[in-house]
Amino acid sequence: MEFLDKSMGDPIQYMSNVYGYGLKNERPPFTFKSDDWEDLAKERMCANSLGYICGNAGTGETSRNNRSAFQKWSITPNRLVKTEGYPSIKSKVLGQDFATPIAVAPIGVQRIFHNDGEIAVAKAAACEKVPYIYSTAAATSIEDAATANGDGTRWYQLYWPSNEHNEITKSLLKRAQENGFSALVVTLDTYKLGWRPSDLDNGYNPFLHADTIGNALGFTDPVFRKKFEAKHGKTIEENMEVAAREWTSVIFPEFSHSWEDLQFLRENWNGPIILKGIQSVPDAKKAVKAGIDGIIVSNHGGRQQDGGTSSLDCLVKIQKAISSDIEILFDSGIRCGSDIAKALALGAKMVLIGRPYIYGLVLGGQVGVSHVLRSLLGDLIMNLHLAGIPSIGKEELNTDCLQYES
Ligand SMILES: Cc1cc2nc3c(=O)[nH]c(=O)nc-3n(C[C@H](O)[C@H](O)[C@H](O)COP(=O)(O)O)c2cc1C
Ligand SMILES: O=C(O)C(=O)c1ccccc1
Repeated sequence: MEFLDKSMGDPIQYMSNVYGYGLKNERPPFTFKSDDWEDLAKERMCANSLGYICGNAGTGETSRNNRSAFQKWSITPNRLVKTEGYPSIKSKVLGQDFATPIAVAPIGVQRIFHNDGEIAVAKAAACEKVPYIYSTAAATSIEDAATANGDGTRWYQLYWPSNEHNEITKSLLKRAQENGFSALVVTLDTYKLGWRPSDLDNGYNPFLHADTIGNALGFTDPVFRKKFEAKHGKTIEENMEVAAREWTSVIFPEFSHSWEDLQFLRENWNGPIILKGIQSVPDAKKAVKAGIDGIIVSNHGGRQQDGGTSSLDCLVKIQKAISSDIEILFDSGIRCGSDIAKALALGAKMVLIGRPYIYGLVLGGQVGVSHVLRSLLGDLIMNLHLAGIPSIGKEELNTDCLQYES
């Protein structure tokens, strides 16, 4: 689509082009209404993939809280603010400059949503100048995802094998480093997948299926392969079902690590370490004490634990308690541009986009992901512009821009 290519990485140009090409009846791949993406994508998915993406823990209370928290905050516009143009959404995180304040959240098994899976997402993220976070549960090898991401910024998300598998962890970290992943994101809330009624009803766990779609990283790992062959006298390809079960038990070992174990990651990772899944002030303080570079305030989109607080409410508390001691990122519940603005105003340096880009993937592969990212950013920029907020810098976008009503 010509007009899409012409505005790569530039949401405002995208908007102008959409109106221009509209005169010739050329339209983008699907709607700009972010509220409609989920329903449109639902119509295209098989029951298993649908249950998987929409799945939440238990009754879905945490997930609902994630969304309703945004509605308690509203943005107050300033008038007659002289501006030089559209607001700047450039951000600086972990000492690196970024064109935007969003990243693509790590999401596993992307090939259950579209054949191009991780390749499409890695390419779209690079085109839109958004950091790409590759999941340990990916359906594509880390080498292929890195190639697709080209000179984009990429981070590696670790599902952390138990200590008895430290040699495998080392191998994963080495591969990530060799393939240009500059930061390590360690997910702490998912040492076991949550109690998810939608997947339980479908009897569906993507790892255990014959095509073993979530095991690409493990099945291409030289250390895991060698261990497997030594134990079974067969290659992984000769014994896929057993290999799938074993790899799953390596990356989801059931039991959590301890704060002391972080030292091992520090010794084996040359670069920033970010802890994903922090929800409390004491844990945020422990992360600071452990010398961690950043935290992602996240509850995994409400997929892991039911009956929990909204991630946004946790952000407010954590930001107040530790402010500048550590870099704070955020996810869980971001669905539109004003949500991004609110999370940034409440102290996040960067927010991760989760399910919405998967809806884009379902609806249009790489182009669909680009459309979603660009729409969210365009919506963010116009919201800031019309609220008289000239940039996302702390001096201009902060709690003074918001009102709270419980
Ligand atoms: C289908 C799906 C798969 C996910 N896989 C991973 C994963 O492999 N690693 C991880 O750290 N988080 C994973 N997440 C959580 C996201 O990174 C992110 O925290 C969450 O999607 C944010 O919530 P939201 O999508 O409701 O905004 C997954 C989320 C979904 C919806
Ligand atoms: O479903 C998830 O939330 C998740 O984190 C995950 C874990 C393993 C494979 C795919 C997704």
